[in-house]
Amino acid sequence: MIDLAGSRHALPYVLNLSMVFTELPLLERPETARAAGFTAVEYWWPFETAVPDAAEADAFVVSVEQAGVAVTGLNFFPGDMAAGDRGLVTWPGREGEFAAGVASAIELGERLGCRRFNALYGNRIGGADPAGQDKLGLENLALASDAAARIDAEIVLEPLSGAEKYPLKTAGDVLKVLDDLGRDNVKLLADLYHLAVNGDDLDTVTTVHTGRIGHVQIADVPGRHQPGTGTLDIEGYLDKLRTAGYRGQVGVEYEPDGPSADSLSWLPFERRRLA
Ligand SMILES: O=C(O)C(=O)CO
Repeated sequence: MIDLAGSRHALPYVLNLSMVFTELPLLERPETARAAGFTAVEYWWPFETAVPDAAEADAFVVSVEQAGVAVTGLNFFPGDMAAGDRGLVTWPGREGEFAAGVASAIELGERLGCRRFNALYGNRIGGADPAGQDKLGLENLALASDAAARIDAEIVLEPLSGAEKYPLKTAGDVLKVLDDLGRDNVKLLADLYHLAVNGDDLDTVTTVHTGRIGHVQIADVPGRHQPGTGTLDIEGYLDKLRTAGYRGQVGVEYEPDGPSADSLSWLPFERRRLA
C-alpha cells in the first residue's frame, strides 16, 4: 500500500472507465465511479465502430449526465483493440474511417464538454513503407488538430508498451512527431506505466518535458495494476511533474488486481474529486 498522506503533488485524479470498473456494463460505470467519489472520468473509444448509431451515443451521454460526472478524455476509434490494432492515425487505406472517427468523437466531446482526445498512432503494417505511414500520420494528426481546435480541444499522442509493432515507445518518439507536426494543441500523453516498461528515462520526462505534456496516466510496474502492487515510484514522479510545472490531470488507468472498488483503496476518498 502506498502512502498518500505525505503526498505533495495534489494533482487531480480522473478515473479511466475502460480499465477500472470493467466488471460492470459500460453504462453503469459512471454512476459507480461517482458513488466511489470520482467527479471526472475518461474512456477509450466506448463503441465498437468509428461512428456509433445515434441511440448508442445518446445512451452513453445519458449515462454520464445522470451520474453527474465530467468526461475529461476520450480515445479516438482505434480499430479492433482485441485483435491487436492500436489506432488508425498511420494506417494506409483507412483514412476515411479515421476522419469519420475523429468527427464522431469531436461531436460526442462537444456534447459532453470533453476537451481532450487520445489519438493512438497505429501499428506498423506489413508491406507498408514506415516513412509513408509517418507522413500519413502527420496528415491525419493535422486533420484531428483542426477538428479539435474548432471546439477548443487538444489531442494527445501516447507511447505504448506491449505492442511490438507500435512505433512510439518513448516520450522522445512522440516529441519527434510533435516537432514535425508543429501544432500547439497536440501534446504528449505521458503514461508512466508504458514509459517505464519501455525503459524510458522517467526523471527526464517528468522534469524536462513537462511543458509538452497534455495528460498523465498511471499504473504500477510490473503488472499494470493499482499503485502499491509493484515497484514504480508513482508518487515520486507525480511530485516531480508538479514541481516542474505540470498542472493537468492524472488518469487512473490500470487493470485492477482484485475487484475494482477494492483496488481504489490507495486513493483517499477526498482525493477523488476533480477540484
Ligand atoms: O492500449 C493501451 O494500453 C492504452 O493505454 C490505450 O489508451
